Amino acid sequence: MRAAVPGPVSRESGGRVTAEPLVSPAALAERMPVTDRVADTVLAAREATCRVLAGTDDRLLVVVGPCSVHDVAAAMAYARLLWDMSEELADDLLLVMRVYLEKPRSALGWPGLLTDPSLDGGFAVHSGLSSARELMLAITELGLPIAVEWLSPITPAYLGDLVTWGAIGARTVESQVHRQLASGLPMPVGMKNATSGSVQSAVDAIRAAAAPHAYLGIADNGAPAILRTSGNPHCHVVLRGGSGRPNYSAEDVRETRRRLRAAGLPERVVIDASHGNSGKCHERQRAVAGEIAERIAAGEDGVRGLLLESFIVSGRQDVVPGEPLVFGQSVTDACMGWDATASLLRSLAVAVRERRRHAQPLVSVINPVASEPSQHA
Ligand SMILES: O=C[C@H](O)[C@H](O)COP(=O)(O)O
Ligand SMILES: C=C(OP(=O)(O)O)C(=O)O
Repeated sequence: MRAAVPGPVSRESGGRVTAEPLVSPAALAERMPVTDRVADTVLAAREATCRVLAGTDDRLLVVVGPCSVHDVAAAMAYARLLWDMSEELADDLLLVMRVYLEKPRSALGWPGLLTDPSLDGGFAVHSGLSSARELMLAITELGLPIAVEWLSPITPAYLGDLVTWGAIGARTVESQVHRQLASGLPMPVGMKNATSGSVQSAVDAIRAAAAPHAYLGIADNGAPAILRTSGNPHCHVVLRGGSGRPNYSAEDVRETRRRLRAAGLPERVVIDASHGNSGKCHERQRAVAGEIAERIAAGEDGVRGLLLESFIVSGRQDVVPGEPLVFGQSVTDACMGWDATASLLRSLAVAVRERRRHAQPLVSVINPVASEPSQHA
C-alpha cells in the first residue's frame, strides 16, 4: 500500500487517504467472461422489463430477493428457488432477483459484499468483486435476471453487463453523480423517492437521467476517463415511503403519475413493499403487496412492478464475531421468508390473470385467435 500524494493541507486539517491498485474492469471480465446463455438472459430480460414498464407486456415486474447478499452459497440457494418459481409464473410475473452487493447506510454499517466480503471490516475488495461477478454469472446462467442498487459510480464498469434492472436508492436519488451514472446505464433504472418521502426528487432524477451528460469515471482498461452518456429513456419512479409515511395508496400512485405527466415523462410506477412502505417490518410487506394485488385484480394498471425483500429464512440477524450465522437469513434489513414469498408471488400472479380476464376486449371473445397468450421473451 502506498500513501497518496499529500494535499496542500496538514494531516490535522481533515481526512487522509491511501490508494492501492484495483483490477481493471476489462481484466475482471476477461477472467470471468459472459457466456452466450448469460448474455441471452440479460438482453432478453432487459427488453422484457422495458415492455412491462411501458405496459405493452401486461405482466407484473417483481424485483425480489435478499436485502443484501452476504453469503454466496445462500444467495445461490435462493436463486434456485426463485428460478423454479419464475418458470412456474412466467406468463404473469417477470421475476428479477435482488442481488444487492453495495449497501447505502443511513450513518454507519456493513457496506456490502462487494467491499467487505468477510463482514469484518477487512475490506478485501478484490475478493468481493470476484465473488460478486462469479455469483452474478452463476445466477444469470440459470436464466434468472438480476437487480442491483448502483452505489459506487464505478461499479457498473465491473458488473453492469450482468444486470437487468438497477436502482438509484433513496439516499442518492438527489445526487448529480448518480443521475449522470443512470443516464449511461444500458438497463432500466428505478429512481426511489427520497428518504424524506419526496417523490419530486425521483421525478427530477428521471428527467436528469434521460438527458445526455459527461462526467468523470473509468474506462474498461481502468484508466481515468471522461464518460459521455446518451441519456436513459427507461428510468421510472419507485415509491418506497418515507418520513414515517407509506406512499403505495391508489391516491399516491395517481399523484405520482400526475407529477410524471407534468414533467412530460412516461407514467411508469413501481412500488417497493418494504422500507418506508412497511415501516421496515418484514411481515407488513405481505399486507402492502396484498393490497396492490387486490387493486391489480380490480383492473389497476398504473403499478407496473413491485419490490420485495425476501430470503430463505424470515427476519434478520446480527453479525457476531466468532458466532455462526443462520443460513439464508438477512444481516441487513429483515426479509420475508421463502414460504411467505412463494405464496405471495402466486397470489400476485392470480391478480394479474384476473386483470387480464377483465381487460379482454370483446373481439377476443368473438375471435378466440385474438385471445391467445402472447409469447414472452
Ligand atoms: O435496505 C437496506 C437499508 O434500509 C439501507 O441500507 C439503510 O440501512 P441503515 O439505515 O440500517 O443504515
Ligand atoms: C436501501 C434500499 O432501499 P432505499 O434506497 O429505498 O432505502 C434497498 O432497497 O436496499
